[in-house]
Amino acid sequence: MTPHNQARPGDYAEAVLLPGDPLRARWIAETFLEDAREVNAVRNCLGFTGTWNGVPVSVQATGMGQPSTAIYVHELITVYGAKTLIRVGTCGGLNTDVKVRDVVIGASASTDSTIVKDAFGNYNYAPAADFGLLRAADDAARAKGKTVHVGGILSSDIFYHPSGLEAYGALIAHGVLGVEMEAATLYMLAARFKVRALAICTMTDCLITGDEIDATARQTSLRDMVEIALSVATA
Ligand SMILES: O=P(O)(O)O[C@H]1O[C@H](CO)[C@@H](O)[C@H]1O
Ligand SMILES: O=c1cc[nH]c(=O)[nH]1
Repeated sequence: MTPHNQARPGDYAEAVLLPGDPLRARWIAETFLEDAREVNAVRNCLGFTGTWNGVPVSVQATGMGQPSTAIYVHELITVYGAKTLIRVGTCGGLNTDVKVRDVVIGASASTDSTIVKDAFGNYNYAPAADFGLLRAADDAARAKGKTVHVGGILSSDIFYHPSGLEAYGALIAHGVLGVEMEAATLYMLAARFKVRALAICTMTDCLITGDEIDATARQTSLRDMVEIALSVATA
């Protein structure tokens, strides 16, 4: 047990999917997992463990942002023995080639977060995905016929940036595909503790065109991403 998690050692599988939203964690458990049981409800940051195609897998909400994510990821690895952590999130689009409902896989995650910056002194650390998971997720997405984009994403601490789209100008110019709020810290912690991590996101709102998925279509649009993540996590 930890201050944020009531689960006992052994309650989580080695493979854990990480949505930001606790209700998405419940939806994933109820929709995709067999014999799913709730293992954490502290702060309503829900966690579940079950099986997918006979292989144990867990899903744990991270909440929004890197400070919250850092707590759950640190504890999942150091207390509960997680070895493969796959974020299943939403992101805003920063590239007009990326359409709403497309899957974006973060090969790397730039960030404004002091959690990452402060850990490396003078260096600009480059948080990166596990290559094996990245390649497997790209293969799985293409096999499903899903439009997938692999490249750099931004993990920002700011959702409502006072400068709007202008804030991302240099990143857009350097090919960053989308913005979310968790992957960079996930990648850094995975590297620190020598486990595997990947962030798969569904683009829900394009910051350039204003296109977006409406609230009701949001959940069903996430099915492909979750199936890709489950197939990679349990391989
Ligand atoms: O849909 P999730 O996984 O929460 O991810 C995105 O949505 C939240 C912001 O609305 C942030 O957590 C961001 O990363
Ligand atoms: O962090 C996020 C997630 C979805 N859409 C955004 O614009 N930002």
